[in-house]
Amino acid sequence: MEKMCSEFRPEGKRPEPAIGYMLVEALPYIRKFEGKTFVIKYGGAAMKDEVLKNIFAENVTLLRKVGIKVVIVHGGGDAITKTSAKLGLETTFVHGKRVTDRQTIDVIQMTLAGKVNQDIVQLINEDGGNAVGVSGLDADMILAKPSPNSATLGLVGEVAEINTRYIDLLCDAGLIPVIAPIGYDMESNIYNINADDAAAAIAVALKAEKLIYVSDVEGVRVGNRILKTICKADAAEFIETGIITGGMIPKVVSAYQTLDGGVGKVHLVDGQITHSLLLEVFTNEGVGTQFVNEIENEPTAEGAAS
Ligand SMILES: Nc1ncnc2c1ncn2[C@@H]1O[C@H](COP(=O)(O)OP(=O)(O)O)[C@@H](O)[C@H]1O
Ligand SMILES: CC(=O)N[C@@H](CCC(=O)OP(=O)(O)O)C(=O)O
Repeated sequence: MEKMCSEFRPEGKRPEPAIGYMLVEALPYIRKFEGKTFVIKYGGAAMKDEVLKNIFAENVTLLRKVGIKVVIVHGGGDAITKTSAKLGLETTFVHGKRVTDRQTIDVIQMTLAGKVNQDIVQLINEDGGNAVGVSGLDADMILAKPSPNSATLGLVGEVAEINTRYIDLLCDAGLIPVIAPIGYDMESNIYNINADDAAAAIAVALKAEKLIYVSDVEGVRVGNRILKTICKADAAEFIETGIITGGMIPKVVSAYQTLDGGVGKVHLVDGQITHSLLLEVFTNEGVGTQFVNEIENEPTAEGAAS
């Protein structure tokens, strides 16, 4: 034959069976989680680095495509701080929460509910994930009340109520809600809600299977080691003794509120580890730190049994 349009396989090259084994390891998890809801708090480095942002978008799209109802609640504290600085506004944090005045609320609406939210939506949609960007103000999704520490924090809110109807509608239509954590009260005050707190309340209201915090640390650190599992009593002590500080405090506190609210599993994973979200959900070993009320088995020398 002088010229053929068919193609030969490269000689001596065989498909890699390890990839098949890895995919099969995911099967029990796909069966277990199909139709279940995962709330993912998206923050940290995975929100800043272009490569990691794309990987996150691919990961959540894949979770949605295997039938998991994915709800994203995003942070963006750094973006708020940068825009505030450009406008000459000072930033102060108290125990991991931003002191917030009326001008800061405007910045948050512009930055968090605007640019940050829409950038996430666009990336997910480039992968075919069908994301829809909303803020807690849409369809009364997050009703808020002032924080107990409002004398210091100003317009920082806590979640008073989550209206799940709209979130359910989006999820049932196969869409991925991407939620900016602001809320309002009946007196028309808009509140800045820490994204960890909002994610926790949304996970409880949706009776989610899992809440996963994607951040920029490998997990909860004690000294130079990372905990695989952290129990409630130790967490309280670590906060008390300053082992857990800053932005990790709202994460840990809201993790236990979530477990107390009936959500089965709460995890913290490192967005800097490539595909950490998929590794956590679909592999036997998992990554990062899992929050539990009590360690069921005797703790091992390595920390705690999973
Ligand atoms: N014990 C701890 N283990 C891990 N991180 C801690 C601990 N104590 C404080 N942190 C800090 O908490 C930060 C995570 O919180 P934050 O920056 O608010 O993350 P995110 O933006 O993902 O919400 C870490 O980058 C780290 O600096
Ligand atoms: C009250 C409060 O502190 N709200 C946060 C909301 C954004 C957020 O939580 O962003 P990260 O997840 O990136 O920290 C803030 O203003 O920074």
